[in-house]
Amino acid sequence: MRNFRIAPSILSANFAKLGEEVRAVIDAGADIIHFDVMDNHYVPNLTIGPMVCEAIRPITQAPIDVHLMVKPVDTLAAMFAKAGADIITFHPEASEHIDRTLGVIKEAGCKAGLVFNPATPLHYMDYVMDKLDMVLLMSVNPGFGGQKFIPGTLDKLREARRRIDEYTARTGREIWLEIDGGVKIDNIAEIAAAGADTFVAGSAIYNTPDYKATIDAMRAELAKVKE
Ligand SMILES: O=C(CO)[C@@H](O)[C@H](O)COP(=O)(O)O
Ligand SMILES: [Fe+2]
Repeated sequence: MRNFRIAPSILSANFAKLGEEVRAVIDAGADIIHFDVMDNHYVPNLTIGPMVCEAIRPITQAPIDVHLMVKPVDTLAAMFAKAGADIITFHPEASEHIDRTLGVIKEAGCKAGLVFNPATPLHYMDYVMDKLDMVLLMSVNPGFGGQKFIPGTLDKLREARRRIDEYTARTGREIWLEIDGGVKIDNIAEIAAAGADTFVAGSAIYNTPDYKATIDAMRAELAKVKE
Protein backbone atom coordinates (compact mmCIF):
# COMPACT_ATOMS: atom_id res chain seq x y z
CA MET A 1 0.00 0.00 0.00
CA ARG A 2 1.39 3.40 -1.01
CA ASN A 3 1.65 6.21 1.56
CA PHE A 4 -0.95 8.83 0.71
CA ARG A 5 -0.31 12.48 1.55
CA ILE A 6 -2.79 15.36 1.49
CA ALA A 7 -1.43 18.79 0.59
CA PRO A 8 -3.87 21.69 0.96
CA SER A 9 -3.10 24.55 -1.44
CA ILE A 10 -3.08 27.82 0.46
CA LEU A 11 -4.06 29.56 -2.79
CA SER A 12 -7.67 29.07 -1.65
CA ALA A 13 -7.02 30.08 1.97
CA ASN A 14 -8.18 33.35 3.49
CA PHE A 15 -5.07 35.50 3.01
CA ALA A 16 -6.20 37.95 5.67
CA LYS A 17 -5.43 35.24 8.24
CA LEU A 18 -2.94 33.05 6.43
CA GLY A 19 -1.04 31.86 9.52
CA GLU A 20 -4.25 30.58 11.13
CA GLU A 21 -5.28 28.94 7.88
CA VAL A 22 -1.97 27.04 7.66
CA ARG A 23 -2.28 25.88 11.28
CA ALA A 24 -5.90 24.90 10.78
CA VAL A 25 -5.28 22.45 7.92
CA ILE A 26 -2.33 20.86 9.70
CA ASP A 27 -4.42 20.48 12.88
CA ALA A 28 -7.13 18.98 10.66
CA GLY A 29 -4.74 16.23 9.55
CA ALA A 30 -3.04 17.53 6.40
CA ASP A 31 0.52 16.34 5.71
CA ILE A 32 2.03 19.08 3.55
CA ILE A 33 1.43 22.77 2.80
CA HIS A 34 1.24 23.41 -0.97
CA PHE A 35 2.44 26.94 -1.80
CA ASP A 36 1.57 28.25 -5.28
CA VAL A 37 3.86 30.91 -6.70
CA MET A 38 2.59 32.72 -9.81
CA ASP A 39 4.42 35.54 -11.57
CA ASN A 40 1.93 37.05 -14.07
CA HIS A 41 4.38 36.03 -16.82
CA TYR A 42 4.60 32.24 -16.97
CA VAL A 43 0.96 32.16 -15.82
CA PRO A 44 -1.64 34.95 -15.94
CA ASN A 45 -1.92 35.41 -12.19
CA LEU A 46 0.18 36.88 -9.40
CA THR A 47 0.45 35.39 -5.92
CA ILE A 48 2.99 35.20 -3.14
CA GLY A 49 6.77 35.24 -2.80
CA PRO A 50 9.60 34.12 -0.51
CA MET A 51 8.72 36.61 2.25
CA VAL A 52 5.38 34.88 2.76
CA CYS A 53 7.10 31.48 2.82
CA GLU A 54 9.48 32.80 5.48
CA ALA A 55 6.53 34.13 7.49
CA ILE A 56 4.67 30.82 7.57
CA ARG A 57 7.80 28.69 8.12
CA PRO A 58 7.73 28.93 11.95
CA ILE A 59 4.03 28.03 12.07
CA THR A 60 4.42 24.37 11.13
CA GLN A 61 6.93 21.53 10.97
CA ALA A 62 5.04 20.09 7.99
CA PRO A 63 6.89 20.24 4.68
CA ILE A 64 6.28 23.36 2.59
CA ASP A 65 5.88 22.29 -1.03
CA VAL A 66 6.61 25.30 -3.24
CA HIS A 67 5.10 25.05 -6.73
CA LEU A 68 6.89 27.61 -8.88
CA MET A 69 4.85 28.86 -11.82
CA VAL A 70 7.50 31.42 -12.73
CA LYS A 71 9.94 32.11 -15.54
CA PRO A 72 12.91 32.29 -15.14
CA VAL A 73 13.19 29.83 -12.26
CA ASP A 74 16.69 29.71 -10.75
CA THR A 75 16.85 32.97 -8.75
CA LEU A 76 13.46 32.46 -7.14
CA ALA A 77 14.16 28.77 -6.44
CA ALA A 78 17.25 29.75 -4.44
CA MET A 79 15.28 32.44 -2.59
CA PHE A 80 12.56 29.97 -1.62
CA ALA A 81 15.15 27.48 -0.37
CA LYS A 82 16.50 30.22 1.88
CA ALA A 83 12.96 31.10 2.99
CA GLY A 84 12.42 27.60 4.39
CA ALA A 85 10.87 25.58 1.57
CA ASP A 86 11.30 21.79 1.82
CA ILE A 87 10.24 20.80 -1.70
CA ILE A 88 10.56 23.04 -4.76
CA THR A 89 8.99 22.11 -8.09
CA PHE A 90 9.10 23.98 -11.40
CA HIS A 91 7.79 23.66 -14.95
CA PRO A 92 10.47 22.38 -17.36
CA GLU A 93 9.33 24.78 -20.12
CA ALA A 94 10.12 27.68 -17.79
CA SER A 95 13.78 26.73 -17.36
CA GLU A 96 16.46 27.06 -20.05
CA HIS A 97 18.56 24.42 -18.30
CA ILE A 98 16.45 21.86 -16.45
CA ASP A 99 19.35 19.84 -15.06
CA ARG A 100 21.01 23.00 -13.75
CA THR A 101 17.82 24.23 -12.07
CA LEU A 102 17.36 20.86 -10.37
CA GLY A 103 20.96 21.18 -9.17
CA VAL A 104 20.33 24.68 -7.78
CA ILE A 105 17.41 23.32 -5.71
CA LYS A 106 19.24 20.21 -4.49
CA GLU A 107 22.41 22.11 -3.61
CA ALA A 108 20.28 24.46 -1.50
CA GLY A 109 19.20 21.41 0.51
CA CYS A 110 15.65 21.01 -0.80
CA LYS A 111 13.84 18.18 -2.53
CA ALA A 112 13.31 18.93 -6.22
CA GLY A 113 10.60 18.13 -8.71
CA LEU A 114 9.29 18.77 -12.20
CA VAL A 115 5.73 19.87 -12.97
CA PHE A 116 3.96 18.67 -16.09
CA ASN A 117 1.12 20.75 -17.55
CA PRO A 118 -1.74 18.76 -19.08
CA ALA A 119 -0.13 18.88 -22.56
CA THR A 120 3.53 18.65 -21.48
CA PRO A 121 5.06 15.27 -22.38
CA LEU A 122 6.58 13.11 -19.66
CA HIS A 123 9.86 12.70 -21.53
CA TYR A 124 11.26 15.76 -19.73
CA MET A 125 11.90 13.44 -16.78
CA ASP A 126 13.90 10.90 -18.79
CA TYR A 127 17.48 11.96 -18.15
CA VAL A 128 17.05 13.59 -14.75
CA MET A 129 15.33 10.86 -12.72
CA ASP A 130 18.30 10.67 -10.34
CA LYS A 131 17.73 14.31 -9.38
CA LEU A 132 13.96 14.08 -8.94
CA ASP A 133 12.26 13.66 -5.59
CA MET A 134 8.83 14.53 -6.93
CA VAL A 135 6.89 14.47 -10.18
CA LEU A 136 3.86 16.76 -10.19
CA LEU A 137 1.16 16.31 -12.81
CA MET A 138 -1.17 19.24 -13.37
CA SER A 139 -4.76 18.13 -13.87
CA VAL A 140 -5.79 21.68 -14.80
CA ASN A 141 -3.97 24.40 -16.70
CA PRO A 142 -1.89 26.29 -14.14
CA GLY A 143 -2.80 29.75 -12.92
CA PHE A 144 -5.99 29.48 -10.90
CA GLY A 145 -7.63 27.43 -8.18
CA GLY A 146 -11.14 26.04 -8.46
CA GLN A 147 -10.91 24.56 -11.98
CA LYS A 148 -12.30 21.23 -13.12
CA PHE A 149 -10.13 18.08 -13.18
CA ILE A 150 -9.09 17.18 -16.78
CA PRO A 151 -9.95 13.46 -17.13
CA GLY A 152 -7.11 12.73 -19.61
CA THR A 153 -4.72 13.19 -16.70
CA LEU A 154 -5.65 9.72 -15.41
CA ASP A 155 -3.90 7.95 -18.31
CA LYS A 156 -0.90 10.22 -17.88
CA LEU A 157 -0.79 9.37 -14.17
CA ARG A 158 -0.75 5.64 -14.97
CA GLU A 159 2.17 6.20 -17.32
CA ALA A 160 4.07 8.33 -14.78
CA ARG A 161 3.44 5.69 -12.08
CA ARG A 162 4.80 2.98 -14.41
CA ARG A 163 7.99 4.97 -15.07
CA ILE A 164 8.52 5.80 -11.39
CA ASP A 165 7.90 2.21 -10.22
CA GLU A 166 10.34 0.92 -12.82
CA TYR A 167 12.95 3.46 -11.64
CA THR A 168 12.37 2.65 -7.95
CA ALA A 169 12.63 -1.09 -8.58
CA ARG A 170 15.97 -0.49 -10.33
CA THR A 171 17.51 2.02 -7.90
CA GLY A 172 15.64 1.73 -4.59
CA ARG A 173 15.03 5.49 -4.71
CA GLU A 174 11.51 6.77 -4.07
CA ILE A 175 9.96 9.58 -6.15
CA TRP A 176 6.64 11.07 -5.03
CA LEU A 177 3.89 11.43 -7.62
CA GLU A 178 1.74 14.47 -6.89
CA ILE A 179 -1.46 15.57 -8.60
CA ASP A 180 -2.66 19.18 -8.64
CA GLY A 181 -5.95 20.64 -9.81
CA GLY A 182 -9.61 19.79 -9.30
CA VAL A 183 -8.99 17.11 -6.66
CA LYS A 184 -12.18 16.53 -4.62
CA ILE A 185 -13.63 13.98 -2.21
CA ASP A 186 -15.55 12.35 -5.04
CA ASN A 187 -12.60 11.82 -7.43
CA ILE A 188 -9.62 11.30 -5.08
CA ALA A 189 -9.96 7.50 -5.00
CA GLU A 190 -9.96 7.24 -8.80
CA ILE A 191 -6.90 9.52 -8.96
CA ALA A 192 -5.10 7.42 -6.33
CA ALA A 193 -5.93 4.22 -8.19
CA ALA A 194 -4.31 5.75 -11.30
CA GLY A 195 -1.06 6.19 -9.38
CA ALA A 196 -0.89 9.44 -7.40
CA ASP A 197 0.40 9.35 -3.83
CA THR A 198 0.30 13.07 -2.97
CA PHE A 199 -2.88 15.10 -3.46
CA VAL A 200 -3.02 18.88 -3.70
CA ALA A 201 -6.47 20.22 -2.87
CA GLY A 202 -7.18 23.93 -2.57
CA SER A 203 -10.83 24.82 -3.04
CA ALA A 204 -12.00 21.33 -2.01
CA ILE A 205 -10.59 21.94 1.49
CA TYR A 206 -10.50 25.69 2.05
CA ASN A 207 -13.94 26.34 0.59
CA THR A 208 -15.56 23.99 3.10
CA PRO A 209 -16.55 24.98 6.63
CA ASP A 210 -14.96 22.00 8.39
CA TYR A 211 -11.43 21.22 7.13
CA LYS A 212 -11.11 18.13 9.32
CA ALA A 213 -14.36 16.64 8.04
CA THR A 214 -13.16 17.19 4.45
CA ILE A 215 -9.69 15.74 5.02
CA ASP A 216 -11.19 12.77 6.93
CA ALA A 217 -13.58 12.16 4.03
CA MET A 218 -10.65 12.23 1.57
CA ARG A 219 -8.74 9.73 3.73
CA ALA A 220 -11.79 7.48 3.93
CA GLU A 221 -11.94 7.47 0.12
CA LEU A 222 -8.20 6.74 -0.08
CA ALA A 223 -8.60 3.82 2.31
CA LYS A 224 -10.88 2.14 -0.25
CA VAL A 225 -8.20 2.19 -2.98
CA LYS A 226 -6.87 -1.20 -4.01
CA GLU A 227 -3.48 -1.36 -5.67
O1 LIG B 1 -1.20 25.14 -8.95
C1 LIG B 1 -2.40 25.30 -8.85
C2 LIG B 1 -3.15 26.09 -9.87
O2 LIG B 1 -2.28 26.55 -10.83
C3 LIG B 1 -3.08 24.62 -7.76
O3 LIG B 1 -2.24 24.25 -6.71
C4 LIG B 1 -4.42 25.10 -7.31
O4 LIG B 1 -4.34 25.94 -6.18
C5 LIG B 1 -5.30 23.94 -6.96
O5 LIG B 1 -6.55 24.42 -6.63
P1 LIG B 1 -7.84 23.48 -6.68
O6 LIG B 1 -8.01 23.02 -8.11
O7 LIG B 1 -7.58 22.34 -5.75
O8 LIG B 1 -8.92 24.39 -6.21
FE1 LIG C 1 -0.09 24.12 -7.37
